[in-house]
Amino acid sequence: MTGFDLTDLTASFNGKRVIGPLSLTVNPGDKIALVGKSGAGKSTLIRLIYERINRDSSLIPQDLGLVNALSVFHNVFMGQLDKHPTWYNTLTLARPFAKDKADVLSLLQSLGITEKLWTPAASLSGGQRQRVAIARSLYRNAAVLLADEPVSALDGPMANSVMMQLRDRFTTSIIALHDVDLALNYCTRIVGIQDGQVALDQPSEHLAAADIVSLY
Ligand SMILES: Nc1ncnc2c1ncn2[C@@H]1O[C@H](COP(=O)(O)OP(=O)(O)OP(=O)(O)O)[C@@H](O)[C@H]1O
Repeated sequence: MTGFDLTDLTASFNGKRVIGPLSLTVNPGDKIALVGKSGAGKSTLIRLIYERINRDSSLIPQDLGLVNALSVFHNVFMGQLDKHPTWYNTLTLARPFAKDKADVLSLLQSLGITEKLWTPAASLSGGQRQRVAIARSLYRNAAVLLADEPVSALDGPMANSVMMQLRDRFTTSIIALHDVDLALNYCTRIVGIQDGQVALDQPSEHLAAADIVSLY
């Protein structure tokens, strides 16, 4: 499933509607950037979409969802927990298999953190933690990526490198992004969220940064 129809998505907190009703058709191959000011509803929308498509996607939530007590290897390995039997996962906790180590290491290499393979997530910097969550999503290898500000803690060159990897590795993606230039450079479609509704939905090639500013 790389394309899907999202219909009548709604979310409320304390009786106040913050999303929708909102409908969005996601076509196979779409690389969607969700943009909009802080509080517009982007994270809530990513969560609603994840609830709809769940297992078929790789998720990078804003809080990253790492297990602090576990090593980088094990946090990345979690991307495929549901693809192995329980005995395999239990053994891996104590003594990882060589093939899995090699696969995780090669992902960490592309993200510049190979030396952290056995470091507990609790001891990582913010940017390193973000790269572990990115590696976990790549390791999961789903066709669809859902990501909430996945490069917010990375420097410019690393942010660009990661955006390129995400673009190339996932068939379809929906990424909440504050950085309008990254959105225009690495996504094919810009969906602007304002007060929980779609206020803009255009191919990136038809837009310039100035066209998106009105959402803020
Ligand atoms: N757990 C919650 N309880 C109450 N209100 C919430 C909760 N989560 C989000 N909200 C409210 O829902 C609205 C949308 O929040 P959301 O986090 O989706 O926005 P966002 O566009 O992702 O913002 P940001 O860019 O700052 O991450 C905001 O008004 C926020 O205050």
